[in-house]
Amino acid sequence: MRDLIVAGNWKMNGSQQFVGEMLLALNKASFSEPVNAVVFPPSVYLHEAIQQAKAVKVGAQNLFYEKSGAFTGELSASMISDVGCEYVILGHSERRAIFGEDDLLVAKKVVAALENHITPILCVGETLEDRDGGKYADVIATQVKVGLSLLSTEQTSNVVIAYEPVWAIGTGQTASPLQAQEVHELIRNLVAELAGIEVSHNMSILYGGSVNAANAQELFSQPDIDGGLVGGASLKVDEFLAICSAAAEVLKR
Ligand SMILES: O=C[C@H](O)COP(=O)(O)O
Repeated sequence: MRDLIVAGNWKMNGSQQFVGEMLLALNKASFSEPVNAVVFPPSVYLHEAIQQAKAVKVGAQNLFYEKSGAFTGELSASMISDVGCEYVILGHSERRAIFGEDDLLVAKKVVAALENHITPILCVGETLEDRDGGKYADVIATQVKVGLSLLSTEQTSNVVIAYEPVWAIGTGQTASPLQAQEVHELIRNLVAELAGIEVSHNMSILYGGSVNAANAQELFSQPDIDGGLVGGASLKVDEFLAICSAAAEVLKR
């Protein structure tokens, strides 16, 4: 059975006080195995979040693929591994749209993460224009193919993919469970073509885009949706915990 992952991407939000309060509250909660709850604080708070986290794992929101050197403002994979990160979000649509990251750059980052034993969450997803123009399947296929293109089959087996339609991020307009399932199935079939059925069958594919406590269970009940990459709702502890419980409920059935 594939692990269900509930990943809370805090984006550029929070403070030392917020990190302390969130981790305190999360430490008091109980999470059903094998639901993996992971939080992604801004990088300046990674160390203290990792020191405080007991019940959840901690990941980074980005990395740069070079090992070290003159790359002002960047963090290497070995640095985020050194402080204890187990996951990293790569190719998020905000990185692609605001910071100009392309598929090949993202692919290099995926390699760097895996070489440092960090699980990359490779984000893919179409814009509203792509969807309305009927191009979404092609856009997503290219993002997946190039994003995984530098990996061996064994490396691919350690990747998590997150499908995040750009039009659903932070808008309150979630993809319907059927829309999401259609794309998740497409991604799983694509991974089967690239790396074989077994890798595809075992890969966790998360949905992201306005996930909340009210819609999580229906989304996670879809056969190819293995959890969520949650933005806004992960900043509210009760909401995040309710989403984790929704994942656990799906597992129980
Ligand atoms: O990384 C998370 C996604 O961008 C989703 O954000 P959202 O839940 O606020 O729509």
